[in-house]
Amino acid sequence: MKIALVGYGKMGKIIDEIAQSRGHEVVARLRETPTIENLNDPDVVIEFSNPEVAFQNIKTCLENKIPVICGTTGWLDKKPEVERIAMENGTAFLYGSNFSLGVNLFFALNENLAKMMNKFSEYNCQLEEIHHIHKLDAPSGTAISLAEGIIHNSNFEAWKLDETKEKDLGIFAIREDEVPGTHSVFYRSEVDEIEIKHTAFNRNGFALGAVIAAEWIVDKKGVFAMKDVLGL
Ligand SMILES: NC(=O)C1=CN([C@@H]2O[C@H](COP(=O)(O)OP(=O)(O)OC[C@H]3O[C@@H](n4cnc5c(N)ncnc54)[C@H](OP(=O)(O)O)[C@@H]3O)[C@@H](O)[C@H]2O)C=CC1
Ligand SMILES: O=C(O)C1=N[C@H](C(=O)O)C[C@H](O)C1
Repeated sequence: MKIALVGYGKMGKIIDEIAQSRGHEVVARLRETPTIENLNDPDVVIEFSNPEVAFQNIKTCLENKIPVICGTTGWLDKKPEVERIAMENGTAFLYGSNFSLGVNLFFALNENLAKMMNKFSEYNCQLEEIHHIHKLDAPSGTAISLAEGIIHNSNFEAWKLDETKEKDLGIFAIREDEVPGTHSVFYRSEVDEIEIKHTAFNRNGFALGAVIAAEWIVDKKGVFAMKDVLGL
């Protein structure tokens, strides 16, 4: 499979190594806006850039009928538009706030726990995420996915950064050294606390998941999520 990497920073470089180790050809490594010329005729694009440029990058690829796997976080207000463009152009799009297998299992665990805890008003819930100091967006995309899983299964109506207030579920975002990504969900009562936590030791799990998603999507049309790839 021919893969174009749009965004070639911390993630792009690891994805490059993993893609090649799985027998794929990396035909473009871009740190600039993609064009039909510099993409170099890929079967699929893997996009890990930054929140400012992701929408335009994805749009260009989809309008040229190239399937896109996107891991960039912090641009999600435009996701419905991207999904429309993918459908109109008869191609495929998959966004994952987190491509690691462990976090996708954690998402399922979180939803099940939220359903159960919603029956017990003794417990209040909040989320915490810890990332490296270079991260541009807060809260993390993963924390937003976790919050959506809780909101869908509880009486919370929305999430709020750095504060839990009435019907708003608090997400506390901490920036520390070079931490690759830690997410915790806490249920706290007056007498005890339940915590579920995922700790990424490095970025390899994110990168491998993105390559597996690219292998999965290449002959498909439509809008997908990582749970489709993993059969969750
Ligand atoms: N979904 C997931 O599993 C994960 C998602 N992420 C997310 O992925 C994104 C990238 O993370 P990371 O690799 O750590 O970030 P980096 O800052 O290390 O890399 C970003 C890259 O994008 C490049 N870039 C800048 N402008 C453009 C443009 N217009 N088009 C294409 N590329 C451009 C930068 O180039 P230059 O250096 O020259 O500016 C750089 O190579 C972030 O949003 C992060 O939150 C991260 C890890 C896992
Ligand atoms: O920016 C990062 O590094 C990460 N971003 C993703 C997010 O925002 O959730 C995934 C992972 O936590 C690392």
